[in-house]
Amino acid sequence: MTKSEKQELIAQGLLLPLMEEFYTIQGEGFHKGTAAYFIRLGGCDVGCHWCDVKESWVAELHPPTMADAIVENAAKYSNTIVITGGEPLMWNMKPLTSKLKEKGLQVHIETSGAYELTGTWDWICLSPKKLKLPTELVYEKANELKVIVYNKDDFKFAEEQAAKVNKDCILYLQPEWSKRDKVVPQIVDYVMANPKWKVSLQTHKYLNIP
Ligand SMILES: C[S@@+](CC[C@H](N)C(=O)[O-])C[C@H]1O[C@@H](n2cnc3c(N)ncnc32)[C@H](O)[C@@H]1O
Ligand SMILES: Nc1nc2[nH]cc(C(=O)O)c2c(=O)[nH]1
Ligand code: SF4
Ligand SMILES: [Mg+2]
Repeated sequence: MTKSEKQELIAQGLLLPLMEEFYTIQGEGFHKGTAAYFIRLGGCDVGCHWCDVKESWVAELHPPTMADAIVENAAKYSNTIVITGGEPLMWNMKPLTSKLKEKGLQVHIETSGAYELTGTWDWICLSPKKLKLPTELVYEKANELKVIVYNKDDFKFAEEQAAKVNKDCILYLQPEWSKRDKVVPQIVDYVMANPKWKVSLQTHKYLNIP
């Protein structure tokens, strides 16, 4: 394959930088506790200083993989597939998600929403970031809003983001992992005072699973 042929397939979403894939339990948010096969795509330029997968950021470090091959493999493991990254919406998600839907699978995304929403999704987890705000469409389509709390300013950001999502969107506050001892008590008080919010924890980290 020539370099330009490769670039064309990437632009079409037929070739994707695949960092890792693993069968585990969804640890976070609404579907926590549910077995799911995770597909982690490389590439992200949002730059969260506390990101727990910085190794994903440089897309070129991850092997370009055909969407067809990703789907054939994933279908062997689970009925629920979570597409994450990196930032999966840096890529055209239409072919990957259409092929997963053709297999009858439930297709979920973990996204910052910072790039155009492409693809067909059964569940959209929007985790907005101040550094690169979500696009309008993803606020309309999000099924859950999951705001990471690193410090007290994040409660204000969470309310600003909650004002932008659709009325059915479920609202979560999730402690940033390294600050969890400090922010968990703040989140607990906040959720009791503002019960439209729920707590989300990274339960996989407590379970010592991927
Ligand atoms: C690694 S990101 C990949 C998907 C997408 N880039 C995003 O940020 O939503 C997956 C999820 O982990 C969250 N996350 C990343 N680092 C975290 C940390 N240190 N503590 C808590 N949550 C974190 C993100 O906010 C997001 O909800
Ligand atoms: N078990 C497990 N659950 C998760 N939920 C969201 C994750 C992510 O990194 O996108 C994640 C992850 O990395 N592992
Ligand atoms: S947007 Fe997601 S992958 Fe990108 S730096 Fe932030 S947490 Fe990490
Ligand atoms: Mg993770």
